[in-house]
Amino acid sequence: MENILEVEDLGIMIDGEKIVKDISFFVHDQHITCIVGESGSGKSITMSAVLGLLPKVACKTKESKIMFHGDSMFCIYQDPMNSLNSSVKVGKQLYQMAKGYKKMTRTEFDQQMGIILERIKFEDPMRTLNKYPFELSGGMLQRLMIACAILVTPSLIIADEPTTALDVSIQKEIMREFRAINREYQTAILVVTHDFGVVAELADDVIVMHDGEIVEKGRVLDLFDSPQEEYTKRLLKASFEGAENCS
Ligand SMILES: Nc1ncnc2c1ncn2[C@@H]1O[C@H](COP(=O)(O)OP(=O)(O)OP(=O)(O)O)[C@@H](O)[C@H]1O
Repeated sequence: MENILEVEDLGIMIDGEKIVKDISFFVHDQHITCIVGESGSGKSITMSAVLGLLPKVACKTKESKIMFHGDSMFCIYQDPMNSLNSSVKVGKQLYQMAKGYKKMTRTEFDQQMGIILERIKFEDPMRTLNKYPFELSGGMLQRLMIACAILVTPSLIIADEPTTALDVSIQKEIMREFRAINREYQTAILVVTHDFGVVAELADDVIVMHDGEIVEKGRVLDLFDSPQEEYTKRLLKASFEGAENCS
């Protein structure tokens, strides 16, 4: 099994403080890997480093190594509304995005997106592409981003809390679509989440982060069956006890 992404001794400094503490992990090609941890554990800033988009206040240590072995990465953010321009129609923005990956005319884009959107059950794809972001729900925008990911078929999709802002039924739909992309195109997907429910639904492999460090990593079934670290045991217990109490 090849690794599509290898991160070695990644250290991230903010204001003289090491926020991410020399972590190493890899993402298997064709697998869905989840990075899970509580708020502030350093998941998002780790992803920013992988994407080469660290905020100005942060810098990597010189020992940090990030090796990407694919052709392209496509990022899906938690809140697509904030990553899109509210005064430009979504079709135009997604076309600009897709053009960065694949040479195509707007007509070709519309045709291909039309097919994908129909497949993922959009009733009127062209009408949707003709709308402004604020005219669509968070779930619709997230599914449009997923459709765009299907269109550009990157080697790696990075999704930072892709379902957090959404209703439970839409969350399930989004997770189904991620799984379908992974199965159909063997695209590797790296998902950042605080939610062990998402990990249970999606992940082949899991990396648990706490306070800028990796506490535990491995195959998801092994980790759920026999977590080795107290921190992981606690998180798992809290997540699934909470879920049982809700049902
Ligand atoms: N732009 C920034 N400026 C200052 N500190 C930051 C910045 N981004 C992240 N941090 C700090 O880095 C640490 C890790 O943040 P990060 O957003 O990566 O955590 P997280 O695990 O993704 O949590 P969350 O789910 O709440 O986003 C936090 O202590 C945070 O305050």
